[in-house]
Amino acid sequence: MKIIPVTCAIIIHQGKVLLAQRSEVMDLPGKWEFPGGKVEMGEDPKACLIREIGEELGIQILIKTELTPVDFDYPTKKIRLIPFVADWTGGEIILAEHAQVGWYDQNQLFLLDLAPADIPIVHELTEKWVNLVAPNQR
Ligand SMILES: Nc1nc2c([nH]c(=O)n2[C@@H]2O[C@H](COP(=O)(O)OP(=O)(O)OP(=O)(O)O)[C@@H](O)[C@H]2O)c(=O)[nH]1
Repeated sequence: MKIIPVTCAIIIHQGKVLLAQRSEVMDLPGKWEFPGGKVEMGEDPKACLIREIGEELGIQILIKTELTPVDFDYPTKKIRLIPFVADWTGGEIILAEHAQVGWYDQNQLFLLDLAPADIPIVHELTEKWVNLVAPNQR
């Protein structure tokens, strides 16, 4: 089965990260994820993510760094989830697809019912929290 590349954004603001809950009209309804989406043919992954965040949340982001991609086999598809850490640089959040979003700190992330492909990313994020998120608290 072909691997579908999917980008996702770990958006940091005031020492917290944004997670989004997938709605009933999406795959994996009710699961929490980092917003993003599938990379189109020939598209640069960072350009994909900026486009998806604009479409899904209506905001602008500045991509800072990439975390480790995760390959995950769902029953009907294989994805490669490519995470980027980003700052929120403009716009107000208006949800186009998700049920809700929230800002979470380190010890709240694992209380969420995460999409399974996101679990290794949340582990890496919490390990690197002091370097990645804490400097953005001011
Ligand atoms: N965006 C995103 N998708 C994720 C994450 N984790 C995860 O397993 N996925 C899965 O990766 C796939 C990405 O699909 P998507 O629905 O976000 O992509 P898209 O906006 O391009 O959607 P479409 O073309 O199906 O309308 C889905 O199967 C989704 O369940 C995540 O953190 N963010």
